[in-house]
Amino acid sequence: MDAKIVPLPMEQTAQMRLQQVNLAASVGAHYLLQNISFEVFQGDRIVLVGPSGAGKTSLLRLLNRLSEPTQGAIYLDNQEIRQIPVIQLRRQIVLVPQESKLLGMTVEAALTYPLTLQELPRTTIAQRLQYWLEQLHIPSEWLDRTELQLSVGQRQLVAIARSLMLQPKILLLDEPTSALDAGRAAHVLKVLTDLAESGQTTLLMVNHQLDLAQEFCTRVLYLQQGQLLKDSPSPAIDWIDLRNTLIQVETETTQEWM
Ligand SMILES: Nc1ncnc2c1ncn2[C@@H]1O[C@H](COP(=O)(O)OP(=O)(O)OP(=O)(O)O)[C@@H](O)[C@H]1O
Repeated sequence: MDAKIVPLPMEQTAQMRLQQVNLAASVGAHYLLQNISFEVFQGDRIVLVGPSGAGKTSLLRLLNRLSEPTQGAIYLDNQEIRQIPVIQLRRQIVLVPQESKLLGMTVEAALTYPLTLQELPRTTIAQRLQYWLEQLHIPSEWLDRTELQLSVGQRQLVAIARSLMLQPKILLLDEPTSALDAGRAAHVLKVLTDLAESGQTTLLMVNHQLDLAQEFCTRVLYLQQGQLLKDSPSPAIDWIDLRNTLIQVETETTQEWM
């Protein structure tokens, strides 16, 4: 009988790659990020954790070129991101910042405007709007409101919806559930997980809520004082140890700040 041929596992190529990235502070002679190297693969659900001031937001901002590395390089699909026109890059890599602004628009305008700029057909825009309102349980009564008529948590949900309307290849989320109640936060993370599992979007999220992070992620990056100290698959993480480390480092940092 012929021996069964077992195919070798396909080596997955990285969707995004950071190579020895440094970021100098705009004030002072120190570095906010030092020698950061890691790869991101399609469908990853990465949680970026670390004490306040560790450089998590600074790192996310590098990935869609809101700032530029001082040294090192970042690649998207093997192309250095500096070679990709910024508008094109930011359609593929979308950042939901800690505090999103609707820029004086109504919720409906804020959600649809980026797609209007892309000149997508009106029916496509309307379908996507309907889809994400339903997925995120956003009531249609919010559509006519401006940000002044929304709570912080409601604004956060609209910002997430706006990013999803763009169907990004990679979604960067900076503490996206910090102002949401526990039920809504869990629901949003479930929606995001389903999206990543379907292979449509890769997720990189900063989240201080470790219980939610643990449920959500496939991988953990731990940053401290601008250095990447850990890059591990989620099952390899000792979450109790991670929680204790964070508490200890945050206590020490708070004492340094005082
Ligand atoms: N442009 C800048 N120039 C100088 N220092 C900066 C600049 N931007 C941020 N910082 C400092 O860089 C460090 C990292 O900030 P960053 O916002 O990236 O941290 P973080 O890990 O996201 O913190 P948090 O969890 O509190 O949001 C902080 O000490 C911050 O004060």
